[in-house]
Amino acid sequence: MLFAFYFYIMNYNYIINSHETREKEQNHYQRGNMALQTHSASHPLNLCHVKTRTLIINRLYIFSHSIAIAFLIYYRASSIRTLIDTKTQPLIPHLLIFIAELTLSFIWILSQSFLWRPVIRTVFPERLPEDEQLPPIDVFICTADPEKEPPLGVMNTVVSAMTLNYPARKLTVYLSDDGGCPVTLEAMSEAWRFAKIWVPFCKKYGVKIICPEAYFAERGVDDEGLVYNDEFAAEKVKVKGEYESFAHKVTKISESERCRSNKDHSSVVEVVSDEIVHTQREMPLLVYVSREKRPYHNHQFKAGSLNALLRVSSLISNSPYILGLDCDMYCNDANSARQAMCFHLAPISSSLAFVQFPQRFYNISKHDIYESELRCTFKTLWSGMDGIKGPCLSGTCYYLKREALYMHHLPLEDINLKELKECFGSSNDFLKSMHQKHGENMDYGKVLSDVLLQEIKLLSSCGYENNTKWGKEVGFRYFSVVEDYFTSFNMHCKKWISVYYMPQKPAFLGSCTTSLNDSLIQGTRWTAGLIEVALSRFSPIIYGPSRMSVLHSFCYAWLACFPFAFLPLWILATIPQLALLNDVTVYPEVKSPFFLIFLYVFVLSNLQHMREIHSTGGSLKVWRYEQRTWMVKGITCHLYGSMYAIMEKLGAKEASFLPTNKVVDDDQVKLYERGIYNFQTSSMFLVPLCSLIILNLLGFLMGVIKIVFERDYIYDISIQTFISFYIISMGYPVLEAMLLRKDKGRITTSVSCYSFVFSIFILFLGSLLIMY
Ligand SMILES: O=c1ccn([C@@H]2O[C@H](COP(=O)(O)OP(=O)(O)O[C@H]3O[C@H](CO)[C@@H](O)[C@H](O)[C@H]3O)[C@@H](O)[C@H]2O)c(=O)[nH]1
Ligand SMILES: [Mn+2]
Repeated sequence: MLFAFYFYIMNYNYIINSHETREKEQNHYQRGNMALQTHSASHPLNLCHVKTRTLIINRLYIFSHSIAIAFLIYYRASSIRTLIDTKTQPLIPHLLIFIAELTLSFIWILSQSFLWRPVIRTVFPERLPEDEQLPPIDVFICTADPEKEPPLGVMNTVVSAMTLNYPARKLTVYLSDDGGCPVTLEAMSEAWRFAKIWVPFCKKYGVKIICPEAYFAERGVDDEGLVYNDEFAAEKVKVKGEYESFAHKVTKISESERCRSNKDHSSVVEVVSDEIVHTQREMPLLVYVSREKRPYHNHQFKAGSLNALLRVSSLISNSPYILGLDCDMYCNDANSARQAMCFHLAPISSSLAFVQFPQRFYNISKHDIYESELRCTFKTLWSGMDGIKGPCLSGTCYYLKREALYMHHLPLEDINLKELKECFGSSNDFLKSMHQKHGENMDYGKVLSDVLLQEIKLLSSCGYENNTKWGKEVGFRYFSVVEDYFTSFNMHCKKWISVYYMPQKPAFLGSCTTSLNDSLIQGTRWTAGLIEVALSRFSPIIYGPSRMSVLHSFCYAWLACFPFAFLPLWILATIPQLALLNDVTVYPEVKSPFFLIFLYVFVLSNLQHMREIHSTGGSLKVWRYEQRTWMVKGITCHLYGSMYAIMEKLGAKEASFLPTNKVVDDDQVKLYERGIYNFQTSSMFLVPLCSLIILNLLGFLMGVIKIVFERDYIYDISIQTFISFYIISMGYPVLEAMLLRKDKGRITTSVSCYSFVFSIFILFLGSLLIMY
């Protein structure tokens, strides 16, 4: 059952290169540049294809499984009724399993909205207007902790963003340093010096990979298609030397003792570029921003830092579009900005808030045991949402319209000054910037005059947002630590739309988590953030439908609610086994017609899931990893994350954002590469996993013994025995790490002992419980 239902939840379908129907973008939104519109009628900047075949298969699947679920619920309800009348068996286990099945069915229903209308998009950047007419872009890069996010990696992201194929004078790169660390600023001057060599080199030869580290490590396509002559070869060697010396300097300064986050300092804003020539700049402007931080002040994590950047940049470049990047996601393809503009400059653009690109990772192992690739999200879910009103913001790799963050319901002209200040804070210059075009107030000759600096200090101070609507109705939202999800939910509620564009060549590449510990900590944070929304007045299922389409609000609701699957997972990993050990049957016997329903659900949903993986280029192995990860995360981080969210609601805990570790640990990477689990993590995560494996092992042995000694049992307990078998086979690595492994990544004897005690505890307590 457990696994069968998993596929209810996870079943999405996606075929990448299917060019079935070609549907032209429907242009409901008639505002915008007339010339561009006439042009785009015959030569659109982008096309949207509905994947008709997938769509038909998906809808047939939804239909048949809905019927199967209805039968299942009927079976449970009627068997519980009979039990109440006859009292032949204890009621509690049946009730609990019914709760599990209902929860999973509910989550399944929500998830089907992603299957409804999958689309895929194409762009034609060659049809874009001249460089002169392209709108300026501000790049926002966030970093928070120089110890967990090595400065060299951050600088590579900075340099790659400066190398985008876009007019240099229309590009301004901002780095927000939430660590407030002088070392980062120093590293940035080095980055600027190196970029002055790197950017012209890439532009001159059309280098395909614009992140220096990646280019010299020769990841992916190398110099394919370049004019590879002696001059280029010589210059490449020279630039490589420059990179090495740059990398050496940055590594050296980041090894110094000053490389620590500082949580108590005033704001620092500096233009790093030395060569600031009027509009003929050859290089993008580079700006360092570290907002004021005080120990007593709630800084609102990443969302807070993005909002500070939003305000600071409004006085410097004030570009209408923003590229958001995490410090661990570099630009891989120089053309992403132009690709994004194919949507932002197309006629649908007046209500288009952002273009989201997938997060892709350069360090995915071919045994991606922790499911770090987020395959389902970026290959299936987001293209499903794209067919409705657009994907969620994903924290990084997006091109966002600045105006969409100001999100005011009235045209700004209609609001009086007092109201504006209540909303956006007291800075007149900031309010002015909202009406101004890019850089109108800016003289590149003396970008940061003293007066301007004074104002920028104010805008990046701790207190600026007090009694304003920042984070509530303006800017990135503070309500949840998954600021990306919640901000785009609000945008979509305000009738903004978004677009998902998945180019063949990865536009951005990042580093993924390579250990169980990192991935569970990250999962716990995400869960806490999502469940916080699910349990609030913003719960998409209530807040959404009146403000957005029902299907779209179901997508958001699923994202907020899927971690609740921890409850059914825990139930299905304990109750059928306890029942088995106590001679209680909770599933239909083999001869019953309902057995076939369970079988149908299990088999078909497996097939559908496999088909989905296959169509996104994955193998059977991926299916196993995804199953296992779903179970492991459900048992651990979805449970803990939900508990944290509830505790926060009750005021027993404060929200926290522990940045994911980006330091490369060679031993750890080696294990990940070989597909071996690294169980070096907190026993808080390990004990539940091990205990459930032990419990299932007991259940399975008992089932086998019963069947061997009394043949007829096979009819009654086959499903229960099978569930245990399935859990053990999926959880085999845990068993192996407890009993057989000797290396660093094994599960220690003490954890195994605790787990054994805990499983005995579950066994006794559970056995008492299920006898009623
Ligand atoms: O107080 C903070 C904490 C984090 N960050 C930055 O936020 C980014 C994302 O943090 P990371 O630790 O890498 O978290 P992940 O879990 O990997 O990030 C995913 O989930 C986040 C929401 O939880 C999104 O914001 C991210 O874009 C998305 O990639 C990094 O650049 C950090 O430097 C800050 O600027 N300030
Ligand atoms: Mn990250």
